[in-house]
Amino acid sequence: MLFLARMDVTFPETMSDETKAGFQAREKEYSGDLQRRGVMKGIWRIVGEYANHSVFDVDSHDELHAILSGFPMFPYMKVRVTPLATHPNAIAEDFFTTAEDRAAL
Ligand SMILES: O=C(O)C[C@H]1C=CC(=O)O1
Repeated sequence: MLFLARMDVTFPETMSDETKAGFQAREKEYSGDLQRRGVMKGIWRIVGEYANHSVFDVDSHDELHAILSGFPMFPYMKVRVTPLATHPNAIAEDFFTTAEDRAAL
């Protein structure tokens, strides 16, 4: 099951740069692991915002919730999820990176 997630990040104004950097480093590790395993099919920065669009391939809503709530920055994120179905006019089976490409990352 494919889902599009939009994640908006808002850190408290009082949070130090060092603490933010720690969150960002842990986030990168968590996100990279999901991408290498093919659970997270891709992530894109939304231009001009501290937000992203990501695509997840999971077996259930519960799995997606566990993944999203496991992001280190989850307490500082607003997440909106859109379920994706196959479009009848789609001509490409999968425009995302292959498992081979991901394994090399
Ligand atoms: O920088 C972001 O968009 C926040 C964050 C959420 C997932 C991820 O890999 O980074």
